[in-house]
Amino acid sequence: MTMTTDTLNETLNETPAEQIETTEIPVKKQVVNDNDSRTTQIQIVDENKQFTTILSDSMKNVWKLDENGFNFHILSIFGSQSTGKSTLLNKLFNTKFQVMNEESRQQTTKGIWISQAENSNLLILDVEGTDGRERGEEQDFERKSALFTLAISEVLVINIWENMVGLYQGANMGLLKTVFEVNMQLFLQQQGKIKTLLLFVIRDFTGRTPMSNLSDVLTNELNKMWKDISKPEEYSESTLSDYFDLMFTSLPHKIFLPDQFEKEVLELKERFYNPEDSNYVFKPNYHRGIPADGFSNYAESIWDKVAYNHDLDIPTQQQLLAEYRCDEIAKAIVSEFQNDIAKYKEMLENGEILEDMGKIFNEVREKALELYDSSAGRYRKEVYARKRIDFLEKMNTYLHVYYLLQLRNLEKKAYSNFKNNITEAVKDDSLFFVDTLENHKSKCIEDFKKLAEESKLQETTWNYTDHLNQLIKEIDEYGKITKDQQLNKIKKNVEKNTLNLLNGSIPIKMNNVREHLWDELGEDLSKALNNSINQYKSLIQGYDCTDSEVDSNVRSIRKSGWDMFINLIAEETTDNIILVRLREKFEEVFRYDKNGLPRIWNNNDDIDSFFKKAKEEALALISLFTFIDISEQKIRDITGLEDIKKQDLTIIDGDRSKKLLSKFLREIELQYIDAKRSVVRTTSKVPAWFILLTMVLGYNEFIAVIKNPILLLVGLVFGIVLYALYITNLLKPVLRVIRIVIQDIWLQINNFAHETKLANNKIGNGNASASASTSNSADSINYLEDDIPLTKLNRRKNHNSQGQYDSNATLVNF
Ligand SMILES: Nc1nc2c(ncn2[C@@H]2O[C@H](COP(=O)(O)OP(=O)(O)OP(=O)(O)O)[C@@H](O)[C@H]2O)c(=O)[nH]1
Repeated sequence: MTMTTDTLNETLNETPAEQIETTEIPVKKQVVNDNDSRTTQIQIVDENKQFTTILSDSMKNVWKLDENGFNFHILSIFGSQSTGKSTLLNKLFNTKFQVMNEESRQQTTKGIWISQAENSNLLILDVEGTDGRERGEEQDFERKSALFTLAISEVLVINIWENMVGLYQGANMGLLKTVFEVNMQLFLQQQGKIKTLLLFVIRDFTGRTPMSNLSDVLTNELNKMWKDISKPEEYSESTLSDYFDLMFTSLPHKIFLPDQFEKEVLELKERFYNPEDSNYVFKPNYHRGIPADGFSNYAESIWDKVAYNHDLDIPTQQQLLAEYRCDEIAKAIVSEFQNDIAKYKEMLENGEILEDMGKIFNEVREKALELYDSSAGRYRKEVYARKRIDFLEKMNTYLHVYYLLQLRNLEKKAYSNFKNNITEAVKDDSLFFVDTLENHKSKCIEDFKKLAEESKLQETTWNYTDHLNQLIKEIDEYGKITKDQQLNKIKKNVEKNTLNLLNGSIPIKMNNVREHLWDELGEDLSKALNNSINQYKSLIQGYDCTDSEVDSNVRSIRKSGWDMFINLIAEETTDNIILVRLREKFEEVFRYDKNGLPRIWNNNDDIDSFFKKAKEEALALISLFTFIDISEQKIRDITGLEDIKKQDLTIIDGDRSKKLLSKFLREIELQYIDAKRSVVRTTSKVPAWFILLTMVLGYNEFIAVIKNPILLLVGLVFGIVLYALYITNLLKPVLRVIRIVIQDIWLQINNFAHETKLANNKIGNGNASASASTSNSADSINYLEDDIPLTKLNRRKNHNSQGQYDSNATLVNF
């Protein structure tokens, strides 16, 4: 078996004896619930060298020492077989180790047994006797049990009979030599730090040889033996007392002096139970530095190494134990810690904000660390400290998930607050948008930062930069969207304003046609746009718009204003409206006189001249609606639109003009015919002489009618019908119908005659002109088709003469 000097030193330095707190528990105050089970012996190593039990369960549930830390002690007893070891232990500690039957004298204790001393924090190991009678000359178990026991025990009780003192084998000197050698392996460098107490109990002490002599003999023998054992060069000068304390006591013969025996056992008991006793055996520097909760693992792993003859490297064992136990402790605490924080996870996942997260989590973590420190802190400092970092890291990692959820929720909340605030703020039209935005942004970020900072766990490198940046990004995007929406809203309102202004002027002015109509309309458009643009500029003051943004929107306002203007003009120049206006204009001249009274045509009136004048004026009106008569340059100046072309100003194109004109001409043609007929009507009065002549000449016919009942009856019926028509005011319409029918028949006849004449002329002359016809009605209609009022229509040409328009006036086609 080997052990490096460094590692052993390290082990010993890790747990200096003076640092081990072994607060003693007063025996009488100890509460024992189940005395029997606690003092029942358990075999931990059987005769086949197998470790047979799981001590952790007993430590925790039977002996209740698991949470004692360093406050527990281990004592082992060595000695020859059947020398009353078990008897002594049972007397001292009220244990129930098996005692040999007096008659058989057979070995009773096989392997290693353990039990708790009654009402105490002491664990007692009863080790198989060493005489080798049962195991023959085999010393292997003896050596292994010595190695194991020495590794874990603070006190070794060496049980010898008085008469064996001085006898090498009988006084267990062979065993002690083994112990010393094993000690050199285990605790080579512990010199003065961790010691073991060898308590010699000299049994059947008679007093013939004084106790002091016996102890001197034993001490001398032990020192001599120490000198003789092989030691590393550098420890050749070490003494027994560097590693062992010796204590000697005696007990009288149990059989012969039972009372004395009992009395001295009671006295001896004090050394184990009473820390105040001057001979109290469990001194701090005997403690092996293994905490109670790690004892079972440690003992098991030591035996494992010993049993299979592996090098027993105590530092490594302690290191492994520390690693194992620190992990176990951390695991248990982390599990509890997770339970503690689980409730917050649901809250956070549901989007809630944990206001006191930082405080709560720091406390939870602190509590877990305290638990870890109090348990794991008893193990090797280096391992404890390293594992503590892992443990802390693990908790931090768990909590970081919560922190990220918290940040997510904080970010959402802050963003939502910001949005609500901005939505509320923009309701005020007069707000200074950019400033308001910045104020709310700053507040929102400050709120986020404050809680994000407070939610942090101390001593971590957690940060919220990503979430903060994301929040800022979202805020900025929302700000930009809101700004655009607001500007759009302002633009829309301003455009509405333009529309209202144009609506207030265009229809009225288009209804009241006059000479400078287009100039006035151009002026109105200009005023409306300027008004809207000024309004726009004043409303966007708080929006920190760039010049190009303003320019672009102003352009857009101008463009939409122009579109509205065009649309309104289009609405006011539909076919029906234009026809109504033309008819009104025509009738104004043709049907009404200067005083606005309806004209009654008579034979002397020059209907044709009136008709011609009225038609010319009406057609002059249509030219007014043919195109927007504002110069392109002026429109460019007003609207800022550079791409205004002549065709953009056209209202009525050539095709539409033709259709309109054709409709209009059909309408006025009827008025012309009406006028002509009314002349015929007013001039066809019957002369008086004709009536007188008719009465004279018709007298006979009148008498004949009177006398003839049939004719009289027909005459009467005719008279009654006429009277009835007169009474019901239907006479005039009936007469009118009759008259029209007659006139139409008359016109048909005339047309027929005219066409016949033309046909004859074509046949006769070949080149004869149709215009040679002199028929009244037909002439009038031809006049309508051929005589275009060029004077008025050429108004565009006047423009052309000013260099503004070309000569392709649409109405030239008329
Ligand atoms: N002479 C004498 N006999 C004792 C004393 N104490 C116990 N015995 C007797 O010694 C015998 C052996 O006792 P155990 O206590 O079983 O001895 P042991 O050393 O534990 O025996 P193993 O475990 O088998 O090694 C028993 O018969 C006891 O009665 C004592 O103080 N003096």
